[in-house]
Amino acid sequence: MKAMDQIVQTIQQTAHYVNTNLPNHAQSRVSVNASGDKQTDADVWADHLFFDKLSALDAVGSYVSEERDAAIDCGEGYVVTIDPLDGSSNLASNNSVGTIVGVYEAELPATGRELCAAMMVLYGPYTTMTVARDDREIVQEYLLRDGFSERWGEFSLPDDPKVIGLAGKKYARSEGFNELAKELEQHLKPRYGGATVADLAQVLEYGGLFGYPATTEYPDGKLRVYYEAVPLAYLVEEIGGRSTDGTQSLLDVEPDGLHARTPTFLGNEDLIERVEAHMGDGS
Ligand SMILES: O=P(O)(O)OC[C@H]1O[C@](O)(COP(=O)(O)O)[C@@H](O)[C@@H]1O
Ligand SMILES: [Mg+2]
Ligand SMILES: [Mg+2]
Repeated sequence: MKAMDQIVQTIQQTAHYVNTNLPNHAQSRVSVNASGDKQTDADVWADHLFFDKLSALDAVGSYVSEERDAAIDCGEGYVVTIDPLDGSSNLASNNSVGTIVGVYEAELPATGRELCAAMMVLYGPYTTMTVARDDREIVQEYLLRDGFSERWGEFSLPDDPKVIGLAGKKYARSEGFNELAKELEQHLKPRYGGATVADLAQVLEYGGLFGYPATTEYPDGKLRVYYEAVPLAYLVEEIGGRSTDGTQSLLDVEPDGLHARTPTFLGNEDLIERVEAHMGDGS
């Protein structure tokens, strides 16, 4: 089996197991992970599951997780970056969570231009997995159920954007950004639920903009370059959308460390251009 097929299949199978057993981890204790973020038992549980399965593959040479301080050497092969459980703070309130995976051909540090695949799993009312790969023309969505992964559809971003999901408390965001948000929210329906994967799925389905800007709490934005921002940017750009940190595509961001963060905007081209036009004048 092709190396990339091994990785995709392993993520699908492990995601099935996560989906089935997540309820056992809903009431999770909270501690702190490598990037100083809240870490739940469920985060650690999911990280161990994906590590056990992925590190056993010949295709995987390095396992790099949001939940671990350092990269784990697994021999020859691709570098796999992973957010085992995205939006884990949503578990306690029984809201959607996800898993995000990036596959790099080059050793880290690397920009998103070295990605050759990215995947996102959404554990919502049902479980889906969206896969973008260099060696495939289309971005494929799978429905994961009863241990099987059915091809469910091809992704393309709707031209006419409908929704917007912007993070951050207003007092903690720049005045300029709040002005932009006010303008954009005139015509777009608010859709923000606190898990990047779930909020981005709204944008992928209906068109629009998802953004986690720099705030006084997170001066570099909250989302991690290797585990969230860049793999999702790869996916969005593969289906005709765009990404930005405010000035450039997220795929050109040069990360300063394994747990580097970046302001993150993902969505339709015209909305990303408005973000850049606004941020470009330093507001
Ligand atoms: O609570 P906030 O500040 O709105 O942040 C929500 C963001 O934090 C995250 O939960 C961080 O991800 P993790 O749960 O993987 O740490 C994102 O999924 C989400 O977009
Ligand atoms: Mg996350
Ligand atoms: Mg996480």
